[in-house]
Amino acid sequence: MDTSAVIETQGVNLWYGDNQALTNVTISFPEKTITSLIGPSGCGKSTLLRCLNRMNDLIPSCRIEGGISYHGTDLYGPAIDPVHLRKQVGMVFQRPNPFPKSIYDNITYGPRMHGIRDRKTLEQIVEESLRKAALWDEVKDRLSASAMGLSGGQQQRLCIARTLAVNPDVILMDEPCSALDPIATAKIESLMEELKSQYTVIIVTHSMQQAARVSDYTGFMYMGELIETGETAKIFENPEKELTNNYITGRFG
Ligand SMILES: Nc1ncnc2c1ncn2[C@@H]1O[C@H](COP(=O)(O)OP(=O)(O)OP(=O)(O)O)[C@@H](O)[C@H]1O
Repeated sequence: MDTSAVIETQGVNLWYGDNQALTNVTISFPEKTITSLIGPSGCGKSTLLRCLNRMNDLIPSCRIEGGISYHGTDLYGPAIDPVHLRKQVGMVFQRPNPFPKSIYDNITYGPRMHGIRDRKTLEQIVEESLRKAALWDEVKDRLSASAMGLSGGQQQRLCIARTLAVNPDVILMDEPCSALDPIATAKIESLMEELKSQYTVIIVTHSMQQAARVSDYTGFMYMGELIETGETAKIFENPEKELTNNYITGRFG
């Protein structure tokens, strides 16, 4: 077992009905690092990501075998409550999806669900989360305005702030920049860099440039298998497998 790993998978196989989407995936995600999952469309990146906070539990046809541990505890075992797990292993999606409510309510929704009612504490959480998500200065004077009035990039940072508000230790990001322009993308990327001092970040991205820019480790997936994983510089400069080399040099994808 890798002791620095927050989450580890061991020989994970996953099916949607009869269709196998993951085959024998073994990977570990070291604490306070950024890992990117890359690979061609349909190779299973999002499926793997969703295994890590049991989002796939919500898909009835989905069946999973193999081991996944979270801080050494079986993530699919009786000791784990999936609702509590999703607070600790938060998720940010491809399209910013704020609630049609105020900026303030978007941030306080999670903490309230988990029983925090004290106004002062909630205000503190709002400011802290927005600061960590590099959004505070842009919105501090309009916390009661609708989140829907923010730009796409601001909405995505709000969604990150909403994830941070419930005090996670892992943040999963499923193509978080694919709906954003280059400036908003650059902001999210520099935010990720800051987040990794406190959180373990795992990101699915279609952009190899993004993976190379932001991540410490990269996993390359192909047709449901993890072909190769390792330090990002090694994967991009000196991969061990020919398939990885063909992908990163643009020979397919
Ligand atoms: N909810 C689902 N029900 C049935 N099959 C699914 C479901 N989600 C994904 N799949 C299938 O599982 C396989 C892997 O899909 P997945 O979305 O994980 O790939 P991906 O690498 O994230 O793709 P993309 O880069 O296009 O988002 C695909 O064959 C896909 O059709």
